[in-house]
Amino acid sequence: MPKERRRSSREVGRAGYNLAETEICDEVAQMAEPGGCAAASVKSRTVPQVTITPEDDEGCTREMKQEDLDEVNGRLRRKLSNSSISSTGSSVFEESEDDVISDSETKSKGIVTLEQLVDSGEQNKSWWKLKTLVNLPLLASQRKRISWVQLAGHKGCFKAGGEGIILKKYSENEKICFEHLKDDVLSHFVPTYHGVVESDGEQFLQMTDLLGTFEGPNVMDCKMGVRTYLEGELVRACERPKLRQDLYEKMVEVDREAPTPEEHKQKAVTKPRYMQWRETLSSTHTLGFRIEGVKKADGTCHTDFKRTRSKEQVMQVFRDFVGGNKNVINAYVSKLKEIKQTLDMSEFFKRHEVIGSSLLFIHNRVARAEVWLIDFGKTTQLPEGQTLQHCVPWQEGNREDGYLWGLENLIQILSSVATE
Ligand SMILES: Nc1ncnc2c1ncn2[C@@H]1O[C@H](COP(=O)(O)OP(=O)(O)OP(=O)(O)O)[C@@H](O)[C@H]1O
Ligand SMILES: O=P(O)(O)O[C@@H]1[C@H](O)[C@H](O)[C@@H](OP(=O)(O)O)[C@H](OP(=O)(O)O)[C@H]1O
Repeated sequence: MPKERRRSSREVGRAGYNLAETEICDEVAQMAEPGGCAAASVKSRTVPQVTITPEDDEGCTREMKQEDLDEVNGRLRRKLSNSSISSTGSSVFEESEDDVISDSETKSKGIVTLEQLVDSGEQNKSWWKLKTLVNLPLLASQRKRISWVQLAGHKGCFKAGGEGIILKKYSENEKICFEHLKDDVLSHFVPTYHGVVESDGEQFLQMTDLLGTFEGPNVMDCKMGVRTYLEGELVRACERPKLRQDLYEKMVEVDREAPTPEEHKQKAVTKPRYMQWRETLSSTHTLGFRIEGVKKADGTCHTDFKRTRSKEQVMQVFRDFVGGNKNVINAYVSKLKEIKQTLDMSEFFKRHEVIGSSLLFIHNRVARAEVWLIDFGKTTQLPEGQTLQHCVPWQEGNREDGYLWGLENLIQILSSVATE
């Protein structure tokens, strides 16, 4: 991100945004260990909230015009396919990233139907017999459809590939991350990448289906970090504010009182504003991670954890997820500690800002438990020579993501559940 072009969100506030600062330091302070990484992050975080108000044309605000709404009410596009890495190693996300719409129908609610990419008699192969599929594959107009567990993201972004392979819609950024991760110590905790495949004029990234060798798995997605949007998204919200009606609607669905009077009048909010609200409502700010979805072996699936915020609430979700099985929770704690040790050694981790990435927890009834790092769509390399600590507070410009801090909190919380 070229620095000279950017204005901080504080400057943005002066230029016409209403800037409300939210101090985050409640449960966090209690959780921090003196001298540890967490201790460094106890300082309160101030998070700018952006509200577009109809002011003069000179600042970066402007009245919402029909064209704004037309822009966001367009077709749903895969937002990150237009992203690229600049020569400085920073991420450059093109306009479409902010412009896509998402609504409750396009967002995955857990169990999705996947189309198989190629119809090549795969039904006879062992993969098709695996019981990880909630239903057995159905034959529909030559192409098989299968049920799969997708706890986050948009529907339609995944397809079934060959045996044990899942396909995700192409993103240049994610592809580059997968390529770098192949040679990093973290590769043991990342689904194996099998290159790009093209079908029906669309490109996909092929990766190992992490559920492929499980029978009736329990699955949980935890989105890591204290921030779920890129700094560039804040900057763009200033330079070219895009008002999103769909995000306003998602906001009022959860809390009618959440939008400001101006936002109610506009019936729209910007994406960073929505993302920041989601972060403070959930545990992203207070704990450095949030639960996105849970699917249990009994077939039940929950993806509404928007208000799961406190340590006790998170503990309750984990208790329920492991069904009181201490072996499972202990196995998860060990895995998370292994991941932390590996992150400490990882060159990739040092040199990347990891935003919107998740830890995928998977276990079965015999306490086989795994944790994987997934979703690198918004993970971006830092300019040459720059590294991150991942456990110090984010201030606009430092690109810190709070990933390690969140992981430490997660380990503490799971350890508490284990010793109950
Ligand atoms: N390799 C994999 N094996 C098994 N399940 C996976 C795999 N990758 C992703 N998933 C499932 O798909 C869901 C969405 O994945 P992912 O986060 O990569 O998608 P996304 O569209 O980039 O999401 P978002 O829009 O939140 O960034 C995960 O929550 C998980 O349930
Ligand atoms: O979980 P929610 O409340 O449904 O909100 C979505 C969530 O924050 C996603 O992470 C985000 O996609 P990215 O992380 O890829 O930006 C998406 O943005 P989008 O609507 O622009 O796709 C949001 O709508």
